[in-house]
Amino acid sequence: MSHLKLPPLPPYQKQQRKSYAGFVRSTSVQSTPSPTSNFATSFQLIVTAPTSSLTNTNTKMSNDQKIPVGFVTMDHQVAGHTFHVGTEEIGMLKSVDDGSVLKPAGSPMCAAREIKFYEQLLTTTDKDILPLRDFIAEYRGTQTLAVGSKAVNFIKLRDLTHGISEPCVIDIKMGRRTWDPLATEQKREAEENKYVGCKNTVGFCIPGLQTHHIASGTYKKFGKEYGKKLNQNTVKEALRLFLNADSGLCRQLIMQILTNLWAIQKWIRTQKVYQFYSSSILIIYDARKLRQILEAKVRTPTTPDGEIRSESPLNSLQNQLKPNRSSSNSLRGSGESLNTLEASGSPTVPKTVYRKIQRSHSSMNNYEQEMQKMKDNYTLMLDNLVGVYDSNKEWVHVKMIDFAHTFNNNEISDGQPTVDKNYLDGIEHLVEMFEELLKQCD
Ligand SMILES: Nc1ncnc2c1ncn2[C@@H]1O[C@H](COP(=O)(O)OP(=O)(O)OP(=O)(O)O)[C@@H](O)[C@H]1O
Ligand SMILES: O=P(O)(O)O[C@@H]1[C@@H](O)[C@H](OP(=O)(O)O)[C@@H](OP(=O)(O)O)[C@@H](O)[C@H]1OP(=O)(O)O
Repeated sequence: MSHLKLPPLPPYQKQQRKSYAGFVRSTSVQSTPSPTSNFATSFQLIVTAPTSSLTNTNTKMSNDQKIPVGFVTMDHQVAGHTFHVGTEEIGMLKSVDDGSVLKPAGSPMCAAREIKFYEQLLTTTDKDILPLRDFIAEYRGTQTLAVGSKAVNFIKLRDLTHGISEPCVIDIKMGRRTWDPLATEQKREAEENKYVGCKNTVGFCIPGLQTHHIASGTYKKFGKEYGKKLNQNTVKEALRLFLNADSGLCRQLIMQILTNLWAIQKWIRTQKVYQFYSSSILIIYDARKLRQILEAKVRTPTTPDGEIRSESPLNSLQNQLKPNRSSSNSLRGSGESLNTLEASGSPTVPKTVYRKIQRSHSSMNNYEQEMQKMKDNYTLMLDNLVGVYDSNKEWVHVKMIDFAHTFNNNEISDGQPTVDKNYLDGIEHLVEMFEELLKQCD
C-alpha cells in the first residue's frame, strides 16, 4: 500500500450556477445522502420491450422526490446511482431542453473530487492533460436543484444520448481495482468481491448495458447482476450482444469505437498525472443508424475492400426492378410485395429494396418479422424524408466518465509518478477484444 500523502480535502464548497432551472425551495441542506446508499437490486434482464413502444415514463416519483420542473430521470442510464422511488436515493437527471444530464454530486468527498477534476480540466494548460478534454463528455458546470425537500448539487454534462433515436449504451468500468486510496477496509472488501470473473481476468467489468435488438425489434436492458456473472469469455458475448452482432458485425461501427479507444489507450499509456479508480468508458451508438447500414449492406454487398460485389441475389432482384424515379409498390401474383425507392439523389432517402416476402403458413413468423422490418424501414425512410434523422449526424460516442475516485498522482505518493497501470490493463484488454471483433467483420 503506497504511503498516503493526502492533504485534507478542502471543505466542500458548492460552485453554483447563477441561474437555477426548475425551482429551489430555501431548505436546510441535508449534510450528505446516506453514505451507504442502497442500490436498486437489478435483475439480470431488467427490461425487454418492443422498441416501438418506448417512451420516457421515468417521471413518476414519490412525493418526496418530486423532480424539478424541466428535468426527468435519465431513461438511458445503465449503471450508477439511480432514483429509487420511496428512498433517499437520488440518481441522474436529464434536462428536457438543453441536451444535458445532471449527475448528483454524491458524498462530499467524491463530489469535491469529481468537480475539482472537471474544473481543473477546463483551465489547465498542461499539454499532457489537454488530450483528456476530447475523451470526456463536455462539462457544463454545476447546478443546485430542489429534489423533493432537498437542495441537491449536480454536475452538469453533455447528454451523450441526446439526439440518438435508439441508444445502445454500455458502461465499462475500468481496472481490476475499483476502490480508491481512501476506501475503508469494508469498501475495499466489497469492491474486491464484485465482478471477479471479469475484473481479475480482463481488467474491466460491465455494470450495465442496454441495446435495441435489431433482429427482434426489442429493447433489452441488463444491470449489475448480469455484469457480476460475466467472465473473460462471456464478456465477449456481452459485447456482441451490445453490438447487435447477430444482425451482422458492422465494420463502420467497430472502427468508430476503436478509433476512440485507441486514442484513449495511447494517452493512458503515457499519462502520469492521474490514477483513475472506478472510472468507466461509456460507449453509445444509434441502433437506427446501424439498421440502415446493415440494410444497405444487404442490398449492395461489398467485398472486404469495399468493392460492390458482382451479381448477388439481391442485386439481381434490384436489377429486375429497374426502379423508376419514384417509389413504387407493386403487388404481384403470389403475394410478393416488392417495394423499391430509387435513391433520389438526396442523401437522406435510402435506396430501399424489400426482399421478396414469401407468405406461407410455415414461414408466418418470418413474414411477421419481415413486416416489422418493413415498418421500421418505412419509419426510417420517413424520418429521413422529413429530415428527422440526419444521416450525417454523430451516431457513435465513446467517452470516459465518472471521476469521483480520480486522484492526482501527487496526492498519492511521494515516489516517482507512474502511469495508471490499473486502468491501462483494462483498456489493453478492451481494445484487444474490439480488434478481434473487427477481424470478424465480413
Ligand atoms: N454524459 C452522459 N451522457 C449520458 N449518460 C451518462 C452520462 N454520464 C453518465 N451517464 C449514465 O449514467 C450512468 C452512471 O454514470 P456515473 O458512473 O458517472 O455515475 P455514478 O453514480 O458515479 O456511477 P457508479 O456508482 O458506477 O460510480 C452511466 O452508466 C450512464 O448510463
Ligand atoms: O459498480 P457498482 O456495482 O455499481 O457498485 C457501486 C459503486 O461501488 C458505488 O460506489 P461509487 O463508485 O459510486 O463511489 C457504491 O456507492 P457507495 O460507495 O456510495 O455506496 C454502490 O453502493 C455500489 O453498488 P452496490 O452496492 O450494488 O455494490
